[in-house]
Amino acid sequence: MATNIVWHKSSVGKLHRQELLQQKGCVIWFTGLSGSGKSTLAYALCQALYSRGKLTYVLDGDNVQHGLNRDLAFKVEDRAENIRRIGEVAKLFADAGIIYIASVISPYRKDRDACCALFPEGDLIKVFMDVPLQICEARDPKGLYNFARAGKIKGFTGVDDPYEPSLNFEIVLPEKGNNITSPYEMAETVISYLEEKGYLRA
Ligand SMILES: Nc1ncnc2c1ncn2[C@@H]1O[C@H](COP(=O)(O)OS(=O)(=O)O)[C@@H](OP(=O)(O)O)[C@H]1O
Ligand SMILES: Nc1ncnc2c1ncn2[C@@H]1O[C@H](COP(=O)(O)OP(=O)(O)O)[C@@H](O)[C@H]1O
Repeated sequence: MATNIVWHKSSVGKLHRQELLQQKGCVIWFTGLSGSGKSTLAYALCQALYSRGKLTYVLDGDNVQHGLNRDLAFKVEDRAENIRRIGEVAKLFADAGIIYIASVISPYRKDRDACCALFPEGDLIKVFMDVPLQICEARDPKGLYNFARAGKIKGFTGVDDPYEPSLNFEIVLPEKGNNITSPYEMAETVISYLEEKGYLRA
């Protein structure tokens, strides 16, 4: 643990940056099984917000495993550290005034809750991709469920490692009661939420 550390304050703060960008820094956190459509929706949202002149940054679980988190695997404690680091990075981006879009399985409730606790109330918006395991498994674009069922990957989420849903997701997609399942339309649902909560203006 580092000691004798003093926070250095800047004369240009989050409010100044938000004024410049005409938006509020926040985090959209897509969580759900592998194959549930997190990445597809994350990039559809990024594109839709870009078209509206809003600055976002997508951080995909798969991508951070190539750099920042390449020392981590999928043991319980590694996933906890993966999520903790992504949460801390999210905090920096949100402080920069950016709409940060995380796309990570983040299967354990405790780890997601710990990330939420890093932010002022409401600034981390958890979006649960509520897609049944059978559908994710049928999609299996990377063949990972196949490997997991064959015992070639141990501790695969949904197969032999749990996904723990929460009761307090801000958004659940696809929404019950309508037929909106395309990534582009679901991105609009998220944008409506951001508009309603005031994140798309300074
Ligand atoms: N054991 C195991 N369980 C789940 N997923 C696995 C595993 N091994 C590799 N993969 C691939 O890694 C991607 C998940 O990375 P995440 O950072 O989202 O995982 S986690 O939040 O730390 O659980 C995940 O990507 P997505 O399919 O995009 O979700 C998988 O491709
Ligand atoms: N809304 C959707 N409807 C149907 N198929 C989808 C949808 N979103 C993604 N897919 C498909 O499902 C597979 C997994 O999507 P992906 O975004 O990689 O999921 P995740 O990031 O959760 O692993 C891909 O083949 C993708 O084309």
